[in-house]
Amino acid sequence: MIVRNLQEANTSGRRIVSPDGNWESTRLLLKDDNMGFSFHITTIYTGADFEMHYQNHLEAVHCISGRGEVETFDDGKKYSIEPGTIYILDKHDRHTLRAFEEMTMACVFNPPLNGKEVHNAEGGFELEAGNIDE
Ligand SMILES: CC(=O)NCC[C@H](N)C(=O)O
Repeated sequence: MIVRNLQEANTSGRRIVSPDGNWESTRLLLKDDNMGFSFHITTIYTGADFEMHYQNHLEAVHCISGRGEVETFDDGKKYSIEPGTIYILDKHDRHTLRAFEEMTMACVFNPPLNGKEVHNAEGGFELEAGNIDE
């Protein structure tokens, strides 16, 4: 069994701050753990409004706290996000995420992230990013 603690992970190499200023994410479970998925606690900063397109990954995102919306690019539909909402990018959906107040999200990725990923120009993650240093 593996046991980790968010506060401890926040002070190690598991906390990644996005250079675009939109989010930070603490990656509690990663590819090296051999579970077939990764699990992150992500903070989306207030006022963030940015596009993502995870061409190499599937992602599910559950809102723990805060408020915002997600808009799917192909059909322009907007979905409110509040505590308890989950959105599931089952079709590699290109989307825009907006945080009206700071949001804390639990995120699962398949395939799992290596640890150091930040978004590329399309708002996705490459598959060959580096591992964390702890
Ligand atoms: C909600 C979302 O996809 N935010 C971007 C960061 C990502 N969740 C991550 O954990 O790296």
